[in-house]
Amino acid sequence: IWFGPIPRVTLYDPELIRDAFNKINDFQKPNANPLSKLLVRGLVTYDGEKWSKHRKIINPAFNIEKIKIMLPIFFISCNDLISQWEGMLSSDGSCELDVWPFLQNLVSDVISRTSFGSSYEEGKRIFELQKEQALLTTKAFMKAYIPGWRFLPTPTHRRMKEVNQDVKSSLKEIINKREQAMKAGESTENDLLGILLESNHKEIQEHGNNKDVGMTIDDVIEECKLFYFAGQETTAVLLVWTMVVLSRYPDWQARAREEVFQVFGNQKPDFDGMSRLKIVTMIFYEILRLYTPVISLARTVSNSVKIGNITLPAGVQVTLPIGLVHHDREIWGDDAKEFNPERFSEGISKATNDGKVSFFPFGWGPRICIGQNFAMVEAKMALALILQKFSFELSPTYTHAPSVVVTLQPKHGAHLILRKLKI
Ligand code: HEM
Repeated sequence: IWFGPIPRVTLYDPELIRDAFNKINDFQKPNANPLSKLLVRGLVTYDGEKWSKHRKIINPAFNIEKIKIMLPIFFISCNDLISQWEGMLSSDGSCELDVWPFLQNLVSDVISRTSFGSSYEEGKRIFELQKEQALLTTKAFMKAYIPGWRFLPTPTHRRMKEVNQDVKSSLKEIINKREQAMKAGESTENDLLGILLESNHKEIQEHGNNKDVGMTIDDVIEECKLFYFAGQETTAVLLVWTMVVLSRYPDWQARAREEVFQVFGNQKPDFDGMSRLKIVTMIFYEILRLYTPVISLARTVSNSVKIGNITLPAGVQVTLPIGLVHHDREIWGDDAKEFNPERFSEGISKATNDGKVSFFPFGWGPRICIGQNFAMVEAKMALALILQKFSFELSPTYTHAPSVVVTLQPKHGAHLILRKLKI
């Protein structure tokens, strides 16, 4: 609860939104409550200068060539999920289950393996701790605001500090080990941490070993923590809403499956085939429009700026309501609230008629999501494998209740009936 006067502006006009994304780079004032510092800092929370310095160093980790190299890792995690589901089938080849926790686990598995390579088991433990930290932070924030409360050693606050220490020291250990291996001339692994550390060293060397240029170990720790928060729930919710909606629209499920079999047959999905999945891509775009994982973004104006004809003074908080714009009838037409992937059949700019910034599930401009290609390839791998093995429909126990817990999640899970395909 905030009692102070923060001037806020919400922009709905796509032209103004584009202007704002291009001109206001500072994130919502970070760490208004110091408890949130224990949860996550890193790229997504930094203002101007620090952000651009880090973004440059992290960029190579998300280069499409690197994602290509990570494809076998995506396959291992997705294949594990398929095997688990196959193991749950009853004798008639079907099973009823809540797919939501499985998809969350899948994405967390992918992010642990791609972030930490051989230290994946330890990485997974760290990410479990971060999950707990997120719950503790939500619990702490739900309390009415009492000045000074956050400094009291309540059980929640004590546990948050413990978790923070554990996460930091475990990550430090992984990073130190990796740095020593790099110094000893061992080949760095092609995981996000290895690529990030290499890119950091290159940056420091290019500036005559000036340590002020690159990232510190603490910075690297924060970025590793961020990969989990930025990449986990977002991709899991994209997958869960896709499965729910394709259960409701069996014709689209069948079209997607047909395409997957046309491109890959019964074989393991490969990188080149991924870019030929047109129907699957249209479906993902439509899900990202209707069930936007991050429903709104915020920016803080640090220096007075002109957006369209409006002058915004320093200190104003600007809200960019992604979800509302995605559902606007004036932009998307009378069927704005309906599932119609056909609108993306000629790409994103044609779908919005005007090429304006009216579809931006990953944000827009210089701060656009660094992991968007990573997420799309991961989601395609998961959906392709699921469609090759199962058909699915809603269980009678399914209750539709999208609710925002940072991302747009299914409040009561996603209870589906899976049937093994007879091929
Ligand atoms: C469907 C999946 C995803 C969605 C919808 C999504 C959405 C977003 C959005 C809306 C932003 C904020 C952009 C802005 O402030 O303008 C963002 C930033 C970011 N995302 Fe994603 N994201 C997804 C997946 C991922 C994945 C898989 C990763 C990493 C593994 C990732 C890493 C990041 C990072 C590091 C940032 C901060 C970028 C910066 O400030 O420069 N995201 N994402």
